[in-house]
Amino acid sequence: MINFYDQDARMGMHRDSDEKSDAPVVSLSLGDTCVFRFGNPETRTKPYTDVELRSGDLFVFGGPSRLAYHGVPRVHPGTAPPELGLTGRLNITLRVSGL
Ligand SMILES: O=C(O)CCC(=O)C(=O)O
Ligand SMILES: [Fe+2]
Repeated sequence: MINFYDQDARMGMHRDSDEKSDAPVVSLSLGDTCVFRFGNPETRTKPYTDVELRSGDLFVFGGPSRLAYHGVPRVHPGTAPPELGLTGRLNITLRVSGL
């Protein structure tokens, strides 16, 4: 799955729960830095941890955190490495469907 975020884009808190596999979710960030909110499997509210994901960062969640709520409350415009030639943020997420 590939998501593109412009400077105003957000992604609300959700769980990646469509898959029939409990393999970890692997998520690569490219371009603008974002705030990635990583919560808990029970509720879309606190407790959660806000992590800055920068271009090239790989975020992996599995095991007891596989169904944790997560989202992207904010993108920091203009923070992409210039050599990438990318305006905005690209996220590439790999999930085993189990289908
Ligand atoms: O853009 C991100 O870092 C998260 C993407 C995501 O959670 C998803 O595609 O389900
Ligand atoms: Fe997700």
